[in-house]
Formats: sequence, C-alpha cells, structure tokens
Amino acid sequence: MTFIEKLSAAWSANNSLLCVGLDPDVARFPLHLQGQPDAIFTFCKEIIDATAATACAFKPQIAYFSAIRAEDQLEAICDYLRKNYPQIPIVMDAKRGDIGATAEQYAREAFERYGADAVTVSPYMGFDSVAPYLEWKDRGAIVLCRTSNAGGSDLQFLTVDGVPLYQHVARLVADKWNTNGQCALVVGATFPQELAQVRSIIGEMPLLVPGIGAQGGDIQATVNAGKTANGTGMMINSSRAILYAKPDQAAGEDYAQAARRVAEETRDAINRFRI
Ligand SMILES: O=C(O)c1cc(=O)[nH]c(=O)n1[C@@H]1O[C@H](COP(=O)(O)O)[C@@H](O)[C@H]1O
Repeated sequence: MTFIEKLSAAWSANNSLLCVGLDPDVARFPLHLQGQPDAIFTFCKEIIDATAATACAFKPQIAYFSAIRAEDQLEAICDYLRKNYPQIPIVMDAKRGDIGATAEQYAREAFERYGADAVTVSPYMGFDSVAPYLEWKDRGAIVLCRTSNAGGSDLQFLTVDGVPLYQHVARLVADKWNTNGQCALVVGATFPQELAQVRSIIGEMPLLVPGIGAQGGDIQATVNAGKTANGTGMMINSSRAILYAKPDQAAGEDYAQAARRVAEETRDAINRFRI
C-alpha cells in the first residue's frame, strides 16, 4: 500500500483529518516522567494510545529527539506505531534538503531506519534534491510550500515572473515532480487565502496543514480553504495543544486523557466543516 492509499484509508476509517504531532519537550512532561531514562518513549506511547482513534496520521518532529540524543526512542516509537497502528501513516517531520547523494542517505534514514511512510522536504535545492525520496515509490515526499510561520513570507512571498514563489512551488510539484503520485505539500493553517490558492493549483494532492492549536490558525477557514470535493485532502496537524493539554482536575484526568479529549474536540471541530 502506498503512502497516499494508506492516508486515504485512514481518513475514512477514523473519519478524521487530524494529524497528531509528536513534539516531545521533556521540560513540559508530567513530573512522574521527568528524569526517567525512557520518558520520551513512554510519553509518546501514552499519547499515541490515547489519540490513535482520532488521527489520520502521526507526525514525529525529529529535532525533539536528536537534540537530546534520543533517536533510539524515536526508533522505538516508530516500531510501536508500525506494530500497533499499522493503518495510520507515520510522517517524519525532518524538513530535509540537500544534494542528491546526501538526500539518498536522508531518505534511508526516514524510510529504512525509522520506517516512515512520508518525510517533509524543502524544495529550495530543486528537483535533484527531492528525486532520491521519490525513488521510494510507496513512500511520500511532503514539500514545503507556504509555511505557517510569519518569516515564511521573506522568500515564499517574493514575486517571481509575476507570481508569488510559493505558487511556483505548488505548480512545479503538481505538474512536474509528482510523476508517481506520491507528493504532498505543506501549507500553514495560518494562511487560509494561500491555502485556497494552493488547492486551486494542485487539484486533489494531499496537504499537510500545521498551524491550528498553539499557532492560532482558524479551523473553519482552514477546512473551507483546503478540503477537496469529497471533504478530505488534508492532514491538519496539531502538536502542543494536544500533547500539553491541561488535564481537567475536576474530572480526574491525566495528561493522556486530556490529550484524547482535545484531539477528539479538534477532530470534531474539523469535521463540522468538511461537508
Ligand atoms: O512541516 C511541518 O510540520 C511544519 C511546517 C510549518 O510550516 N509549520 C509548522 O509548524 N510545522 C511543524 O508543525 C508542528 C506545529 O506544532 P504546534 O504549533 O505545536 O501545533 C511543529 O512540529 C512544526 O515543526
């Protein structure tokens, strides 16, 4: 099964466009996990178990692991996901971009070492820097297009041949790079107008849409701008708002239960605008 087929099946099976981001920041962990040698694995496992029924994808952010020499725990989390939730795609958020020979190694890292279904990549170095990921025909390459941060405008909004650069990226990926139907694009929920522009350029290609939750993107505007004709087409990511949801003490919640509650609320808020 290819990445896109797996994603489509997860959209239907879980009736969800929510991508749960795994950005484990040990400083924000519950006290009982702090200082434990496998704290990251335990934290992520409990979040995964609590939210898997609400998710169409999980997106580990590699820097949160590599910064503290915890790649072994990322491997263990990816193994756990593949064994226990094989129907939910793993999107490795690494935002890679380098010459072809180096990209081949980054592709092996994402797809072989971690067994990810897709990886985020930068288009900045051009087609030969993305081609090595596309050699993995059953995996996905998710190309940065219009990122959610304010500084994304510094380059992505520059006018080139009368058109903003991010629209060139959308057209290039849709028309030239996506020969095997394995590409997707990143467009931030913080820019719904640009999201609608990108959707009009790329047809049904999936979008990874970060920026709801902690970054304040509007869910209604996001879904209206980015959905496809059948009410799918997006992995709408939320990380911190789910991972560090405040437990409702009165209801006796722990952090994983709070994460489940917020994930369910977010999935439902998205679903309200899909039809
Ligand atoms: O590629 C990404 O995932 C990404 C692209 C982008 O434009 N903006 C963005 O926030 N992200 C990632 O999406 C996640 C957003 O996290 P929250 O703001 O906590 O929901 C982080 O892991 C970011 O690295």
